[in-house]
Amino acid sequence: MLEAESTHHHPGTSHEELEHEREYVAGLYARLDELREDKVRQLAEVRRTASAGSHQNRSERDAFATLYEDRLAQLNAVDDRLAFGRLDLDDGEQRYIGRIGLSTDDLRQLMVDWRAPEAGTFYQATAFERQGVRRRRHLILQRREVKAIEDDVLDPSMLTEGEALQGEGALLAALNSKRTGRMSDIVGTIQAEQDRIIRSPLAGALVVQGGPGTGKTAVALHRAAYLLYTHRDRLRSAGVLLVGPSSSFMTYIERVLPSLGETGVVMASVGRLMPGINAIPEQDPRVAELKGRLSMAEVIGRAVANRQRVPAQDRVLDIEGQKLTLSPKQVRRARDKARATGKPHNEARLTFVKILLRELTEQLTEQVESGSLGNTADRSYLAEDVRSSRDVRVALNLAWMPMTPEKLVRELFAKPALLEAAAPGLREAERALLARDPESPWTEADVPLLDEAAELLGDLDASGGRDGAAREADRRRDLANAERALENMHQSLADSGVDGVLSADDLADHNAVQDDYATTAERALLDRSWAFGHVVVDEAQELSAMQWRLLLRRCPLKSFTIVGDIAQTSAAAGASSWQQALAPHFGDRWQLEELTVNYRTPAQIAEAAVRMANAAGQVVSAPKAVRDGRWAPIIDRIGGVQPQTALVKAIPEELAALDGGLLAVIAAPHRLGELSSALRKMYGRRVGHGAGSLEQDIVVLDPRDAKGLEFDGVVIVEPTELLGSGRVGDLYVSMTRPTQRLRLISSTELPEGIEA
Ligand SMILES: Nc1ncnc2c1ncn2[C@@H]1O[C@H](COP(=O)(O)OP(=O)(O)OP(=O)(O)O)[C@@H](O)[C@H]1O
Repeated sequence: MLEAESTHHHPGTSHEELEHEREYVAGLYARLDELREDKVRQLAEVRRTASAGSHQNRSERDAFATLYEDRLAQLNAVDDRLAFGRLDLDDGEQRYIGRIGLSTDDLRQLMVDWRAPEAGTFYQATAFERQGVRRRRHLILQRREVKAIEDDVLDPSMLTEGEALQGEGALLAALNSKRTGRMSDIVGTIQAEQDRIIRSPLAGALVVQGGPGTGKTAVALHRAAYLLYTHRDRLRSAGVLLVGPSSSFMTYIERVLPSLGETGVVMASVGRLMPGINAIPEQDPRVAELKGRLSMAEVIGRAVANRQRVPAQDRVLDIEGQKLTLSPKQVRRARDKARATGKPHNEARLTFVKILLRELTEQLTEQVESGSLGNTADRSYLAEDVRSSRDVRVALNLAWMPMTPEKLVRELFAKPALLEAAAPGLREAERALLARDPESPWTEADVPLLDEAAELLGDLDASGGRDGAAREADRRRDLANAERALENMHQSLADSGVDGVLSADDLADHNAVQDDYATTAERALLDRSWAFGHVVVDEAQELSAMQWRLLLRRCPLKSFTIVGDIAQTSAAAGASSWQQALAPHFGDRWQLEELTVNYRTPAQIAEAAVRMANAAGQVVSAPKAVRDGRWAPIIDRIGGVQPQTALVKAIPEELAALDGGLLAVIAAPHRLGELSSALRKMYGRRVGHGAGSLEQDIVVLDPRDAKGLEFDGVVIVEPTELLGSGRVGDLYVSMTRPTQRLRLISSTELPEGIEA
């Protein structure tokens, strides 16, 4: 569908021009292949070098190997549609824009990285504000081949009304193409309002509000790539964290960043933000709401403090036959001193234990000395006797038990008395909701509670601090090696044509990573105390106050890009306004940007969704749809017919209309089983069920899993069931997923507004 036809709209883009671009792009690929061969050769060479020698030699070699591997992976990842634009400037320069920068051996620039400042005008120049650009040319590639070109001639005489779309043909071709179940990049057709957000400054918190299909996810991803490129020094070692709502969503977007030549972004769903925990969604919205409240931080704080207990009575301890008394007053004094250190529970425990062991040893010494009339011979053993006494150990543990976050939170919800003591502010019915079996799996709502507990408990292992110091020493050693390695570096590496200069820091990172894990990303995810340089949050309206609290801990600099749509909130603990969600964490230090154009959903369908929301009393941002679709929403009123029967009957028509596109069936969770088994009888393995089955062409899922995704066609079964109490989020989300067709199958009266 991407024939050279789109060039016909534009005079001057003749066949010769197309040929010219084909030749130029072939040259770019030749250069890419050459660089790739270089890297393969260098890698082989480095690997051949004997591993004999000092640690320094080895780590130099490993550093280069990892570096070459990364570069090679990058060169491979940008192969598809390598170039996508050309700028013709007033001074006659022609500048090609692509996924990475490329130059010849003698440093003549062949192509500019899309993130470089010199590429900015490709996205920003308009006929009103030409910014030195005479012509913007979109190169439309399929794999390696130029299929079409499309020109925007920025000549004031060609001005039309209003803000025009840039590269309309290229844009519409992208928007009309069939969905694959995986998101793709939009780097060739980023629109001006999106580009402004992608390129905004790093510092501070930026909130991007936009209705469905306005490209928020796309913008979030391209922004992450842009920031890493532009603020390389600051972000390379700290990394950028990208947070999304679910693991199926992460799968949906995972290929975008590599295709932009970027591998330094750590991606995690909200269930994976605590190392070692892979949480499932919280099923009961009431529980999610409760656990999401900011006051849960105090509950966890009290739960930890309650594990530092003063006994009600004196306790008699047996030490090798000698009886000692531990009084509540002694325990209280030791506890207060330990608390006064300000250290987390497990670390302050060392102080507590040390004080009481010393006091008990003194007591024992006095007792022994007064009893045995000055026999001091075995006094040196007394301290050891106290320390190894079982009674002493039990008494100290009862008063101040070492704790893991998992144990603390598990017991808090499994033992009603603990919860009551920690959460006096909760009503009994609320505490009953929180109660659960100690065996039950962790949920997404538990993750911030575990994180809070981890923060207050500190390292269980007393060597925790030493580990940190050892890591720091390792890093210093790696850095020193890397500096030496750079000095020895042969010229060919200085730059073999790919932009980007190495620093000792880069090398040290590669070095460190080589020692432990595969990538900086994985390393960061395994370390709860890792401070990211920037955090990008998608579907941010879903986050609870406690989830925000966790994320702020991951980025003490408070450098955030926050994208979402308040109207699509469906989480019970989610936000009803940005102000309300962000004030506790950012005060009023955040800036709001809006996206106003809907690129996904055709006008007729988008309007129906907005009318439905408005009729239900919810104000939503109603972005302007760029396309009219071929189809208005289709409505099947089925009366008494079973929904699965009606669905099976409707599917052939949908599949025919979509002609090989991706079809989603969205319904309330309790319906999914019967719907997918009915469909399987007809379509067998073409039917995927729920999250993570986006490779099939018919996918059955609930609104929660559909969030953030898109499909060519969507069938909603029993839409009224998706209208929650007061919130339209689920139905609104579902209605705005299609790129072509929407069909509603309903046995009841439809929600108001859907029909014009
Ligand atoms: N400038 C663009 N060029 C090409 N395609 C675009 C552009 N902007 C957005 N799109 C496409 O529009 C669709 C919607 O984008 P995206 O999923 O990022 O929207 P969203 O705002 O996150 O939507 P939602 O809130 O509904 O999940 C995607 O297919 C995306 O590729």
